[in-house]
Amino acid sequence: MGERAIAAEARDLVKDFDGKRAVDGVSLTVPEGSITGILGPNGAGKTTTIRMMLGIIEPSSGSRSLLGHDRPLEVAREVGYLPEERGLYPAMPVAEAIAFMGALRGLPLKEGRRRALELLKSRGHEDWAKQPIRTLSKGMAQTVQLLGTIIHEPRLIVLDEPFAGLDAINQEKLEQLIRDQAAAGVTVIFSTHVIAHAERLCERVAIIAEGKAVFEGAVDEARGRLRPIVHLRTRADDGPWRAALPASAKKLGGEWRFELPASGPEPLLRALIDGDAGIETLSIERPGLHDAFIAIAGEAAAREMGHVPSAEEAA
Ligand SMILES: Nc1ncnc2c1ncn2[C@@H]1O[C@H](COP(=O)(O)OP(=O)(O)OP(=O)(O)O)[C@@H](O)[C@H]1O
Repeated sequence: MGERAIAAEARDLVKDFDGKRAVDGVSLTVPEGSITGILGPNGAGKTTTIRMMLGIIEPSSGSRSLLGHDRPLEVAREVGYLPEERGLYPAMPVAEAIAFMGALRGLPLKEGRRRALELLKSRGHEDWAKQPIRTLSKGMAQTVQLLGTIIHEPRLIVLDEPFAGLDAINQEKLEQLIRDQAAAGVTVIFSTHVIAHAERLCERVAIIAEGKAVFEGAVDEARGRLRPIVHLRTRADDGPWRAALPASAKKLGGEWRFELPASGPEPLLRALIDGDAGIETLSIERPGLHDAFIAIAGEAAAREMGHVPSAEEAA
């Protein structure tokens, strides 16, 4: 990772609850200004890992550092945290609730109120400012809580399942907020069981399954663990070119699908052309994080994350 400063680091974090191991040796490196995802199915240990990193609970063993401190609570004012359980005072007006969350992290209330109005205005929500929390929809309340998470302009924000409960439009807005924060130099860590969010946003991911980090590193590296996939349609059904396809090639709905052989695309193309396969369509695709996740974390974890194999995959 060269010269890049590290904003957060976990080393071999372990947490036992009443003799049951919830987190079993998770390590994580979060470069400053990066967006890092913690991926895993429900109950994998994401929340427990986050709580240990923030210093909300103590690890059974292992260590962590946050913004250069071994005692994370010392830097609490520079951290924004959106917990999984979201709670706001129902009677509080929106702008007041946002300012209040900032005050908990050391921001003077007056400045918090000013910033809250500004933040709401910049998002076209100035009409929310005086509304009591109880009159908001769930998605609106979550947006308010998010604004409260960044109101004190933290250097690091940690969001536990921030996309859960948001509709597609608000999920997109949240993705943009996360990108804007990172572009401004803020480090972002978020947990999710939806791979697509991590794929679109993250530079690095930790994949957690049953308390263990089965992968930790760059998204590109996770994807790079799998070979590209070839999709091919030919006019000829058979011919000498078939020998160039790997034994594992499958024909699904008239289309061949197989991993690109280690020899690369050129010998394959030559065999198809010389063998008069009659190429109708041909694409070579890099696997997505989703496929990498299945390969790394296994089918069981993928199923728990709500992935239902398509008929083609199941074939
Ligand atoms: N305070 C606690 N006491 C006992 N067990 C706990 C406690 N907190 C978490 N666990 C257990 O630890 C395991 C990991 O839970 P954790 O909440 O960290 O998972 P998660 O990946 O965040 O999943 P989810 O998204 O469902 O919250 C679960 O089996 C959970 O029941």
